[in-house]
Amino acid sequence: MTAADRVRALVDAVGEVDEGARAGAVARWDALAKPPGSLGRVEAVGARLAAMAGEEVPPVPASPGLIVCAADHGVHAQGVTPWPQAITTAMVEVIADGKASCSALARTVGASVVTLDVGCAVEPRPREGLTSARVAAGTADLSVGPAMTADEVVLAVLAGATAAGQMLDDGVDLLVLGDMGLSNTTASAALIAAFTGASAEEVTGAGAGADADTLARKQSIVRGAVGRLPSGAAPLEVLAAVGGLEHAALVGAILVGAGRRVPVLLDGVITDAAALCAAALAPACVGYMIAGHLSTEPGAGVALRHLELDALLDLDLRLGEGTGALLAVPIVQAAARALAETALISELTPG
Ligand SMILES: O=C(O)c1ccc[n+]([C@@H]2O[C@H](COP(=O)([O-])O)[C@@H](O)[C@H]2O)c1
Ligand SMILES: Cc1cc2nc[nH]c2cc1C
Repeated sequence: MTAADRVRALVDAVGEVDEGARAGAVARWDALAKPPGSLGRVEAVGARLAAMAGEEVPPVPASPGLIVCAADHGVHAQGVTPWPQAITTAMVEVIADGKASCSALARTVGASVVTLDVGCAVEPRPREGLTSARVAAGTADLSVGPAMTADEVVLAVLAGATAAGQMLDDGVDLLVLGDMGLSNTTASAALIAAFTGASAEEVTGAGAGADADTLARKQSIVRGAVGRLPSGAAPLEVLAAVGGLEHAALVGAILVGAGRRVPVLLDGVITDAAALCAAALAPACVGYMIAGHLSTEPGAGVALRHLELDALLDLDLRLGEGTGALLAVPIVQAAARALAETALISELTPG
């Protein structure tokens, strides 16, 4: 099987969620010892978990696992971020060592962490907690030509798929997505514009601290790159033209989670951009996505509206690393637990 065939198999493995199980869960929520609808959107999360699992009372996710997909971007050379590119590798090492913000949040919610280097410009030093699946030393500059070759995209998708598959084999039952990569809010904005049809202005934000001049430069780069896309470009062609290696790895992770009927928790604008690509490849995989939070990056809201996903949290986060998704883990777990463990209204013995 060629690498491209293996990606096709990942896409083909994604099945529709079970609408019957969802309807059963909705009916069960209404029969529990509480006023109907009183757990608000938590009830919708529970019903969606039922649809994903194909069971009216879905299992409570007990083993969340975070995969942080990391890579660098050639467009960094255009001055789209105030941060040096070397910070990507430095942060990858910090995440693998358990000393990043996401590490603290992962410990808070009991999530395991895998840090996946699919293409940092400078190779991180080997350490426990770091998986090396380097496809290239960063992408090419998307402002002057395609960021990746077709082969690179496929290899990065498979790298994310393999890492996520390993996590699921190890017992992870809630796949939490995160990213690390300086300049990746530019690539994310371009992906979101390409997949939703929104303008560069609507989807481009300040990222990790762009000033007004830098933001204007980012917008113009996004406009130009999206404008050069051939009309009717296939999802993987769009990804190759304007995306990043970490976006591609995230697409692979999403396809594997959805293909194995495991809930996939999205984080900020980078994972939202990858989610659009995964949805373009396999529309049914949206049924397995849960939007952990709404990033302050404007493209995040545009992407989630396109996917018709409601973010669970809105805390003004704009960090990445999976931090917003991790914070949403207890809500997902609570939704399944309340659905399973609350008494029925018919069991009440008033007076
Ligand atoms: O998750 C988000 O929505 C988010 C929003 C702004 C910035 N980030 C993080 O900041 C880095 C990209 O920012 P920038 O300005 O270099 O494109 C990258 O490492 C992301 O994880 C992440
Ligand atoms: C320090 C730093 C940490 C990050 N974590 C995710 N993106 C980041 C960007 C920067 C700059």
